[in-house]
Amino acid sequence: MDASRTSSVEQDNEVVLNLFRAAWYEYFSWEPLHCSEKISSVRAHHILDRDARLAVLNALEDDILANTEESDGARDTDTALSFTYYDLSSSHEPEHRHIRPEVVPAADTLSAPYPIYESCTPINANILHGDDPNYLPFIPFADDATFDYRDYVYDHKGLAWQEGYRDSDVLAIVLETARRLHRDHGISMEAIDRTGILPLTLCTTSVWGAIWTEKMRASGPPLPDVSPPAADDLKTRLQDYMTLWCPRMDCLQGHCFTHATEQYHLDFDTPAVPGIRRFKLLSAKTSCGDDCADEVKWSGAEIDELKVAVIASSFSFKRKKTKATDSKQSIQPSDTAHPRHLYGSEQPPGFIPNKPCNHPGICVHNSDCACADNAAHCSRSCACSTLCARRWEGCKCTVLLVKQKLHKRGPLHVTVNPCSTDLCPCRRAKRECDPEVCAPCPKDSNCRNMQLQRGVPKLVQAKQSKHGLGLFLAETVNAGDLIIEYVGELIYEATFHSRNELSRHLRRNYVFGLNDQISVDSIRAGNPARFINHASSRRANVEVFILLVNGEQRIGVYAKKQMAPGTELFLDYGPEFPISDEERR
Ligand SMILES: C[S@@+](CC[C@H](N)C(=O)[O-])C[C@H]1O[C@@H](n2cnc3c(N)ncnc32)[C@H](O)[C@@H]1O
Repeated sequence: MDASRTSSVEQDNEVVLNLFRAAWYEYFSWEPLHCSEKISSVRAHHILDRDARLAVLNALEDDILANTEESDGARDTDTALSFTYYDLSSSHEPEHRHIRPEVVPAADTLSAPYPIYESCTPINANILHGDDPNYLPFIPFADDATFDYRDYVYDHKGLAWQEGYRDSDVLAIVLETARRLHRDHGISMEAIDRTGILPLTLCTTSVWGAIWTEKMRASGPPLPDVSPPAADDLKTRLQDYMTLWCPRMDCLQGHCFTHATEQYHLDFDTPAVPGIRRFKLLSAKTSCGDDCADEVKWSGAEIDELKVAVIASSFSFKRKKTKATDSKQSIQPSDTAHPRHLYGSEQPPGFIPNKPCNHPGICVHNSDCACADNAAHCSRSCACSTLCARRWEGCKCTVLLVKQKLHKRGPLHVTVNPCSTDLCPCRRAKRECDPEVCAPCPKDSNCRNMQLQRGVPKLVQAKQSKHGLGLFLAETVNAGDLIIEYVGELIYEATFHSRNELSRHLRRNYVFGLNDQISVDSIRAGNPARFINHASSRRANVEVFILLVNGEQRIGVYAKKQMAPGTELFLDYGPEFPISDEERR
């Protein structure tokens, strides 16, 4: 290295170090003040202890009873619950408001009053969380002396702020330093990384870079993008895009956490076998002439268009005509029979889906195929084609069923969608129909076994009920309608145990077992399905089914009968849930 280059590297190092130091001190002199201001801005007007809150609820109930008897409807607002309302979007003085809860149950029916604050991140699909024990982002109920946090902390390997990668303070400082280095000194992100001075890597190489992490959080001012691969480097650019988008055809989110480990790696070296792999570029030696994709110099804008085209085409949810079975790729007799014979047409109890298979060649036992190893069917997310013999064959429910119902004016004939009955092989196998391989349902009849994929839930409302909050219908539903999907964090066994400590403390449990290894927990992240309360099977008006949807298990909550808006939903949690004698009767 020549002397001028050495001195420029040294200069860069010094600038990076100085700016990092400055950002660090600036951040920590700003943070305590900022935090105390934020906390005091959300301070409750009156903070009541449990007994005081129950007394208020009792008083309110008396007040509401008295007021509902008033004929002119005039209400005395003095006794109503009051709070200070802060509108963060305006600079107006905080206003003092009175509210009157719609329904306040008697105090002794509140099994576990909510703490002063509680949060749950809204999500609309399961997110893979895995295990808590690696790190603890914060100590829960830190200001609640009745929570024995020691046991809970010891379930974890460490605290998040002891790991730079997880510490959001360090992340903010590093990114701010990078921003200033780029803006004021024109130093590129790659050059900053090369100094090795910042505690986090900015660009994604073998580990996720800080810029990627920041983009996922979608907060803060935009950072200069890491320069993309050269416009004519098609292979690297394609691989780059593949890492940004979830490869699961019914997920496809940018920066998807749940399927992050399933990144599609383009295989540029193995010669292509038509019809088996989705992406296959020929190597330069076997290039097929001027029209070959490998030879075309694509601009950045063209590649952007390609990305949109790929995503748009994979959203087409038209059900295709079923393929004749003899067109399936042939599997040699020694590779075992059709997978159906391995476990019949139904998933065995406790079945755990595997990651989509992704290997060269057709799916056979000795091709290191995850589906073959798991005696599972291949799905749309696997790298093999729809013609793979291991693929679920789909159903051919093409004829409407006519059922006879008894009616007081005589027998009534009603038509029934075949996929809503156990005559449908997909339904019997506890899988949703797959639009790629199942035959289309009869004309003018919506498939009833694709409700989770369609993802159109019913209108619901969470409000006060006998057992804390409950979930109520806000529109009419018919028997068999999907009301909502139960979603949350997908957690493993160890985390299931550590989360139990939180549930015990709250006296509320939000965990739903998915299979022998994974549970769905909506204590921290979920949707309104988390508010469905328990009732005995006789009184329960909804039921849940765990269905395999494109290789993933999902929990659907379905109506057991027709119900009107305003009905509270009840699910039978199962024999292990402790209930009162009154409810047992
Ligand atoms: C999934 S949460 C249901 C929503 C909960 N009520 C809330 O306010 O968030 C399950 C918890 O609700 C309470 N719960 C639900 N049904 C109940 C019942 N029939 N009797 C007593 N508690 C019930 C229990 O604390 C249970 O662990």
